[in-house]
Amino acid sequence: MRLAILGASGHGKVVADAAELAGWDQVVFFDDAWPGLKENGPWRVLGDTSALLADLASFDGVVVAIGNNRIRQVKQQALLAAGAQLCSVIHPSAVISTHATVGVGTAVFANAVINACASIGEGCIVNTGAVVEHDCGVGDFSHVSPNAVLAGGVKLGPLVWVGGCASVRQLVEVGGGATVGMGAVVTKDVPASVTVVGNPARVLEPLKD
Ligand SMILES: CC(=O)SCCNC(=O)CCNC(=O)[C@H](O)C(C)(C)COP(=O)(O)OP(=O)(O)OC[C@H]1O[C@@H](n2cnc3c(N)ncnc32)[C@H](O)[C@@H]1OP(=O)(O)O
Repeated sequence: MRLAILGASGHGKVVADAAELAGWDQVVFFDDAWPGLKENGPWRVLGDTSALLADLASFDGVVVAIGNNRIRQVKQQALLAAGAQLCSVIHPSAVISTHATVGVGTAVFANAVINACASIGEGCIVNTGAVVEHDCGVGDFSHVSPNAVLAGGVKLGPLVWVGGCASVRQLVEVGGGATVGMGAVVTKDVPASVTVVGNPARVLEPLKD
């Protein structure tokens, strides 16, 4: 079983590692930094995005491993339009309720927990040790960073980034494209496209000229 990963980054290494542990026996990368970049740790980089698009038929699965939510979305949608066999990568130690759903192209890393009736969208990252509690909804192309906790019934819009070790109170809604800073404690709904930090989390105002 051959897996192609688009995005030869540090995040890509963790996707590759999880994929091997999950049973993929051949894992290779593609990245637009090729031919300058030919290796990503122990894994080979075979070409750029166009090389992958030209060779889709020789892979049993393809996944995008790019941390930036918007770029991951653009690349995944381009691969889908080209007929790629998109797949998810789930680390064997992740605990996912049989009553939860995980969308295509999503990566779930070691010790993550996704509890009953949670719904994870397409192209998401549920990073190492993250907890997505019961009845949560995680929008497409969102990222729940290491050790972040979404309490029961939290809803994230699309393209949300929840930083490492952040916590979100039960039933809170985070608007699309918002960022929750590392360590934030989110107690109220967060509007779309803003960044919040701190405990309790407040909007980080953009710098004025
Ligand atoms: C495996 C992995 O590595 S997964 C990735 C995990 N990484 C993360 O979770 C990082 C999440 N990102 C953050 O927390 C970032 O700091 C952000 C997005 C909140 C802000 O980034 P930027 O917009 O670049 O803001 P910047 O770094 O300029 O900081 C602006 C101000 O906010 C403060 N600030 C930044 N982040 C935080 C935070 N998480 N909590 C509290 N204050 C913060 C800064 O100290 C600074 O304050 P000052 O103006 O008084 O000096």
